[in-house]
Amino acid sequence: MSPRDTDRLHLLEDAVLNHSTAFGEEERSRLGLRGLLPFAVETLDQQVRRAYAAYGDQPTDLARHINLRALQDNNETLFYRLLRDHVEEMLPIVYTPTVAEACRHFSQIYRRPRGLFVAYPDREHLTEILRNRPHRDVDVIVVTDGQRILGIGDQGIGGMGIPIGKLSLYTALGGIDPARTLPIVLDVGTDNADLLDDPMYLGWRHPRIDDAEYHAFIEQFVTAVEAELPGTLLQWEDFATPHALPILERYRDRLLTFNDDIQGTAAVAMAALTAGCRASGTKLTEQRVVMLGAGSAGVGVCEQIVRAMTAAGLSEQAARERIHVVDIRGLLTEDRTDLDPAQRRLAQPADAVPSTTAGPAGLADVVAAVRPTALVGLSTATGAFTEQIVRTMHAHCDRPVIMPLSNPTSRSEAAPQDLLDWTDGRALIATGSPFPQARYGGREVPVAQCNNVYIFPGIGLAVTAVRATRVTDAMMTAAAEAVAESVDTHAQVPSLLPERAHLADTATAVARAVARAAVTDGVAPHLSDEEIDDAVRATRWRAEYLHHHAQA
Ligand SMILES: O=C([O-])CC(=O)C(=O)O
Ligand SMILES: [Mg+2]
Repeated sequence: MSPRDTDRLHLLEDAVLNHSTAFGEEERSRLGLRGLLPFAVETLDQQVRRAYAAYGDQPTDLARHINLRALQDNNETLFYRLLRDHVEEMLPIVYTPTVAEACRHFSQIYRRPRGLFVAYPDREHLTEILRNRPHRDVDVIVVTDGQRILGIGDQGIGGMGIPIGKLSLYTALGGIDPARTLPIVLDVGTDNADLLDDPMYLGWRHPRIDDAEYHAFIEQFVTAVEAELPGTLLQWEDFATPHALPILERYRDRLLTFNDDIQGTAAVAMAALTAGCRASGTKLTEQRVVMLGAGSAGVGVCEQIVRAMTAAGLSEQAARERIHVVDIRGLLTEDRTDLDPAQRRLAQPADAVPSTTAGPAGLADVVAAVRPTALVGLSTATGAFTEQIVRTMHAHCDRPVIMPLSNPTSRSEAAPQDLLDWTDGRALIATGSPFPQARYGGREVPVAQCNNVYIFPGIGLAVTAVRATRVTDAMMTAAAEAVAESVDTHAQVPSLLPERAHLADTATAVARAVARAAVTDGVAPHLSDEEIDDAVRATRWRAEYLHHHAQA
């Protein structure tokens, strides 16, 4: 083919450039596309209707996911317009929970390349791989190593579904130009026996590397990103806890980076708790919080609450006294020898709560003694918030905030309907996973779904708009406050998070607040509030066809 042929076919093959049936007569003639498309010329709206009908014909959620992914790989403008017009319906298909199925079946449903596969055996070629990226300029990278995908564990390179899905939301909700996003999977092997035995598995068929080898590879990767894509936001997603925390600590002061599962989840839980305080007319500094679960997410939420309480005037010690963490063995106490340093910071004195059993005090003991106003679960312990525990809590607190945040639905610490029934409809509830509509006293009660999707699109928009160089704690706290402020707590039956239909507006509110915090923290150039709002507005990419100027 001549270079000219490559160019013109490129327009139909490149999902960023392709307008497919919306190429008009003049364009078809000028760009050499006449006869390559059916005769009819459609508007974007007509294309959306056609695509929506095809989507509606799919028999299962996974088939709907595959259908949308194919559209994304063919015509990104159309994909994002369709997503914008049907955001509530399609979010669970593009992203959680259906994306879990897509990760599980990644090798079977693999169609076209997207993003970068960075395999350990290719470690001598990291720079070359990064230079092979499909688009030169990148605002946001989402990277996973596939080890702890959602609640479904090690998926090897199937984890690539997550960076692709999250970046789709960076664009759909946060307005990041899709041509400036880059999903990456670090293929460091897999310990998933089913994948290792599956002849169709497309990743490196090898047990996971770990320890020094693993961390050296991460360092090599980060160094290559710094050299090739300086200033790009690097978001870590779905790493196993023993890797996630050290990676975040090592790199957070060195480049523009954050961990969504630790910091994003913490910020959205903080937002829901803040909205809960407003709804119950109490102060954050008066709350007594019990957390079930001491993994990276649970620890991250507690540290976020400590920061918010100290920002509201408590001493750090007073804040820590208000937060009790319980794990599978019981209350985290200073005399326990099985705690890592992050968990140790959240431990209470050995005699803080009397135990009614042989071991450390359990959740029921802690709830009875502490009389919490907020109960949060990140434990994957199905049903751990029992009727007795919830009734004990409600006996001392008229409007308890109860957040069973474990994913997926089958791992939730309690079902919203039960929580309402056990608290005379008074519980203020946020869950991690979707649940059927809850009712009390003949009314539908909104149940917030506490997902980091309320946070990360706005973070990406903020740091891109004002060219921030770090993601600081104050920026995450600002994100949480902005989300809480977007909640209508004066509604007759208050929800703890904004409506999902308004996620794009929430992302804008988050972006403005986060960008202001970045300027205040000195990690972005000085801009006035008005300049920040202008930058956020101007950065937002829109799903519209731009005129092609290329000559045939
Ligand atoms: O993706 C989601 O829905 C929330 C999340 O980050 C996770 O569970 O790892
Ligand atoms: Mg995640």
